[in-house]
Amino acid sequence: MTPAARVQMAIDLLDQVIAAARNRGAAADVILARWFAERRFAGAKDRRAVRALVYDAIRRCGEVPVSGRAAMLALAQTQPALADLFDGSRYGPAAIAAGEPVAAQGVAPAWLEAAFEASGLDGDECAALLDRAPLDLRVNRLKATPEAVAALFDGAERLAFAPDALRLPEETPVDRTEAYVEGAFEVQDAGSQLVSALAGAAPGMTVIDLCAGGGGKTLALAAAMANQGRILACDVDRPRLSKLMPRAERAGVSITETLLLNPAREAEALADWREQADLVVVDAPCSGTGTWRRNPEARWRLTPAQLERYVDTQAHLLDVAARLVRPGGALVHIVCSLLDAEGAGQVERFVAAQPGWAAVRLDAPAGRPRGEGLRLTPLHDTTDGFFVAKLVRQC
Ligand SMILES: C[S@@+](CC[C@H](N)C(=O)[O-])C[C@H]1O[C@@H](n2cnc3c(N)ncnc32)[C@H](O)[C@@H]1O
Repeated sequence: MTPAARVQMAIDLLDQVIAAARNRGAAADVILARWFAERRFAGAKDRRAVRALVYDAIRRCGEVPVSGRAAMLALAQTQPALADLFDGSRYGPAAIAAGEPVAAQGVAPAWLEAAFEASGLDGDECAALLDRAPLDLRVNRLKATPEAVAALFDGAERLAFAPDALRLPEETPVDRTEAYVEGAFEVQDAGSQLVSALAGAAPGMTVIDLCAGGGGKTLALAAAMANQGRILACDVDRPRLSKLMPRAERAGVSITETLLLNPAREAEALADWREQADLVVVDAPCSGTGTWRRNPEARWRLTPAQLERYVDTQAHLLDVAARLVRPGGALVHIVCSLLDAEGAGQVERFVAAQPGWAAVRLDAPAGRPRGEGLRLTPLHDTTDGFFVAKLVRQC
């Protein structure tokens, strides 16, 4: 493909991404994967170049652009060589016409920028939410050591704040290695590893992972427990939860069982677990503002009403979780969001409403205190954005 044809392909893809953002359709990475599967003529180099153009244009536009072309023109404003490719050549984009729409550049929709500011994030912190995410692995201590896994990959770096983490050069093909198939490591952001470690799971504990999804944190908790004790992994999403047990098997984790929950009837399904857990982890459904590095178009999808629904669900799940904790046990609230409404504010509400609970100070090698918890940000910590707080039931 010519460079100009790549630009036109990126514009066509952006049109689909924009339509999906408006209609709650597929995520950008799914749209791209489908698109390339149907267009085998695009070689690996073309795909990489088109993907980079699409994501750079998405990152450039804070509000949903009117069209893919308007988004690409916004990117071209910062890259003269890209503007030159609007040359009207065969398969390339038409020449730029005077006065045609160009998407506004920005970090996020205005209402979200205001919410970040109110949550104590300055412009540099917000801009870093759109950086490219590094590739992090969590070495599975049940099967391997960081030294042994690091020796498998050129350029693997250890991270001081996450002892089981390795940071690899972008696009290292990790999942085709024998070590991956044998469960020596998982792909997991170092921030996600750190918040899992801060939960304080230890061998012999009874742990409930209330929002386990596909088990990313469940497996980290199991490794911290040296595969001793018991973990009940719950979720309301059957397809996600069904991935957990095969992953656990690959990782050599045998202490996990799963429970599919019915939304709003979680307490009923968990009646036998009331006051049984040493630790309940609520890795709650959230707006995901801390993970925009991976899916920057998510900021075009979020609405104030959706954010409110997340906040309500989180409050509900914290109340469900509290009933599962034994006296002296702990509840850990995690969100991959940097909005106070989902993090510090949520914990403040919980502590005010639940007598007998107190937040404990988290001594962590990264992050900064926020309210009663700790916050990790891409700018400060080079991780995805997270809020984590640990609450202890005193009586
Ligand atoms: C942030 S994700 C969890 C990610 C997972 N813990 C991991 O580390 O890979 C939040 C999860 O909460 C689940 N969820 C949403 N509503 C729920 C509910 N009412 N009860 C339990 N889980 C719920 C979602 O299906 C989603 O898998």
